[in-house]
Formats: sequence, structure tokens, C-alpha cells
Amino acid sequence: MREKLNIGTRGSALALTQTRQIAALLQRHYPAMRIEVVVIRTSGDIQKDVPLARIGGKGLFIKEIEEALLAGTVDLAVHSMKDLPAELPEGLRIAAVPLREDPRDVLISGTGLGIGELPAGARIGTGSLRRIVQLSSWRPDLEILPIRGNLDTRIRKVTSGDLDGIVVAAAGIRRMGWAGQVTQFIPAEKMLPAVGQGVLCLETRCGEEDLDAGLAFLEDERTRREVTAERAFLRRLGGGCSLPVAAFAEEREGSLTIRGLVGSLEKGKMIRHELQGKAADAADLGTELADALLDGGGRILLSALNSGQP
Ligand SMILES: NCc1[nH]cc(CCC(=O)O)c1CC(=O)O
Repeated sequence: MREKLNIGTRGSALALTQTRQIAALLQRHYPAMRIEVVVIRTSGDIQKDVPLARIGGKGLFIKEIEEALLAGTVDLAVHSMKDLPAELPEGLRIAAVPLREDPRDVLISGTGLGIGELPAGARIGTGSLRRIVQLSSWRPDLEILPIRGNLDTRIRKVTSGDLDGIVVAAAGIRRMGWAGQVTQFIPAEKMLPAVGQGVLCLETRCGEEDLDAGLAFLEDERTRREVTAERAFLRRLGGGCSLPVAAFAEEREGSLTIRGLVGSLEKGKMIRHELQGKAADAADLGTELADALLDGGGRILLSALNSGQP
């Protein structure tokens, strides 16, 4: 392995925690290596107050980090897989996919009541179309309010009483060591996770085989196949993280089950589908699931979304 490694990351508390965890694993594996964490500001960090669904671009938390990779300023980038668009820029690759953290969403509520028990009109914060669609299908009587910002500022909206609850990813909460604040771990049946949720992505430049070989000890092959299926699904739908779509693959004993969902702007309306097949055919299963959803009404839902009609 190399003598020196520059790792690029966003500067949010969660991104830094994730990156430092990877850096610590690398340092333990390569005690003599000099590792530097380089913080890079991304467009997503700069445009802090604009709802993500409105900015709508793909890879807002990624772009500047990928530019630094391509320019050689950093040799490795650590991202949340969920923030990574389906298509990678020419010249970059996913070198390693570590073991998936908890893929579920969680509710943090001030009163300790779960989604099923919240009173009508309870004010719940989330900016993600995927969560809005599934929440309003489950509990059309809740008031859903857009929020953005880092995890700690979101949690403060609950402790201050501004909101009755927020829905965020379990993985971020667990990595920060805040699982004690969770009111409810929401089962995937009720809230299908985003493509890649709970997974980290180690991205490098193509053609640096020594580096990729040196990172291989961090790879979890099962997580890689699950993410391969989910990202093939996303690619077929043409998506980034701002579409109201969800997909969640789970591998057991060589068999892969992938569940997908496409939502609409019409309150609570969504379509779901599920496929099972050989784990070795992960990418094909994801693509097939996307086609089944597109043909089963998803194409109309997504085109209405692009034209701004409900
Ligand atoms: N930029 C949003 C984002 N990207 C990754 C995570 C959580 C960690 C993960 O899913 O791996 C979050 C925050 C959230 O959705 O609560």
C-alpha cells in the first residue's frame, strides 16, 4: 500500500465521523501509512436553505469531491452511497463497499409516540420525497414539513418543540452514537429505504489497481451485490436522490430479494413491486424491477413529476 493517502470528504459531522471511521480502519491495517482527511465543501453544503427536492440536481454532496479525485488532490473519497448518483463520472470507480449499517429510517419524536400512535395533525419534518410519499400513505392526517440541515440541527427542532418529530436514516444516527434518541425504528415494510441507504462508498480513480487491492479488505461482498441491484434499479429510472423512489435489496443464502417503490405527487399514491432471484444476477434483478414498475404505472408517475403536474 502507499506511504501517503489523502481522503476527501464533506465537512458535516456525520461525513467526518464516517470518514474518520474508515481512516481508522485503514490506519490499523497499514500502521506506517500517512493518512490525511481533506474536507471539501460541496454545492449541497453551500446551498443550505434550499429544499433538496427543489435544487433537484444529482450528486450535490458529491460533485466537488469527485472533481478533487479527478484532479488528484485526493486519492480516495468516502461518501454516503445514498448521495451518489446512479452514473459515475468517466474515470472514477467504486473501489470498495463496506458492510451495510442499519438500512432503516427512524422516527425521533418528542413524546415517544411511534408513527402509528401520533395524534392527527402532528408536525413531522422531512425533506425527502421518498419519505413524504410513504409517510402520507401511512398517515395522511400528519402535517409533513420540509426540513434540511445537519442531523444535530434537525434533532434540535424536536427537542425545542418546533416539530413533533423527524424521520431520518438510522445509519447516520447510529454512526453518531445517538441511537438512544430513536423513538421508532421503522420497518422496511412501512418505509422502504433509499437506494444505498446505510452504505458507505469508497471511490477512487480508475486504473489504480494497487490502491484498489489495498482497500479490498474493507469490502463486504454481500453489501456490494445488494447495492449493485439497488443502483441498477436507480440507473434504469434515471435517478438521483431527489426522485420519490425507493429500493431495498436483501441477500440470503445466495438469493436476492429486491423491493421497489415509485411515488407520485398525489398524496399517498405509490406503486410497489418485488422480485427474487439469484444474488449473482443482482444488476439484472434491479433493472428488471425498475422495468416492472415503469410498465406498471411508474412511467406515468415519473413523467407527471418532471412536468410538475400531480
Ligand atoms: N445527505 C443525506 C444523507 N445521506 C446519507 C445519510 C444517512 C446515512 C446513510 O444513509 O448512510 C443522510 C442523512 C439522512 O437521510 O438522515
